[in-house]
Amino acid sequence: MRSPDPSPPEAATPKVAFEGACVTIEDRAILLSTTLTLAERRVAIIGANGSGKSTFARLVNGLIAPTAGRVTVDGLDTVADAAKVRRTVGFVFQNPDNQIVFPMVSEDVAFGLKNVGLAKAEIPARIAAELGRFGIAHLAERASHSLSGGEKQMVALCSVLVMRPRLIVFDEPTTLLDLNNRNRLRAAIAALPQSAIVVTHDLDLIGEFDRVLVIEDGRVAADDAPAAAVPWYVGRAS
Ligand SMILES: Nc1ncnc2c1ncn2[C@@H]1O[C@H](COP(=O)(O)OP(=O)(O)OP(=O)(O)O)[C@@H](O)[C@H]1O
Repeated sequence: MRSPDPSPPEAATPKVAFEGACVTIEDRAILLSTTLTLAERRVAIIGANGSGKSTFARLVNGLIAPTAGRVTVDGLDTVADAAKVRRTVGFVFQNPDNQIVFPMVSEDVAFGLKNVGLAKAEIPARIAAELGRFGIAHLAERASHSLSGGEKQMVALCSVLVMRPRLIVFDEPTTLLDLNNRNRLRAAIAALPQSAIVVTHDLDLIGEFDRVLVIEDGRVAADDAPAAAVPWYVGRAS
């Protein structure tokens, strides 16, 4: 059986292209026509509640489809080539309860691996390595429902990382976490060899990022380095 391709630390950042992508729901424009290319290792999406950040993020791996225009990842259409795109782009939800579906942690982390045809014998080692990397190997045989919020968030992240996507989209990953777990997750994101697009209200998380998009009323209102985009956003909000 063929193993999924490993993602070496230097794996190239996939190129995400929005080509006139819009999302309109019930006659309301949620995301206005957006054309841009993302190819940086760390991209942040910030903006007010309801501005359209999650909608933007969900377009990247085809969780939602544009109602006009298209989004591609390395040239693959997120709708027509959805399965291939999801091999390249993992998605970590804000609330891990939306992501963790199996009663046992190890089953949850194993799920995707079984689907991509990793040899059964290789799965436990892959899971142990991934959980070990985040210091949570001891949770492998725990019931998922018994985990704390922070533990669940780390397990949800491991379930995505174990698939070795080249790009990970995080939707407000630190919102539900206490200070300790927030710091752990910040460190985990900073250390990831993969590329990341992070939707967040946590402006401290993104100071070292390569690029920040500020979404305002369904459009990209600013697109710059953190040193310029963050003060611009803070100025708009105050
Ligand atoms: N399926 C849907 N049906 C109707 N309205 C929707 C749907 N999905 C999103 N919206 C609306 O689109 C707008 C943008 O939502 P989105 O979740 O993208 O915002 P956000 O910037 O991520 O917000 P937050 O910071 O509060 O999470 C909101 O007003 C939301 O209510």
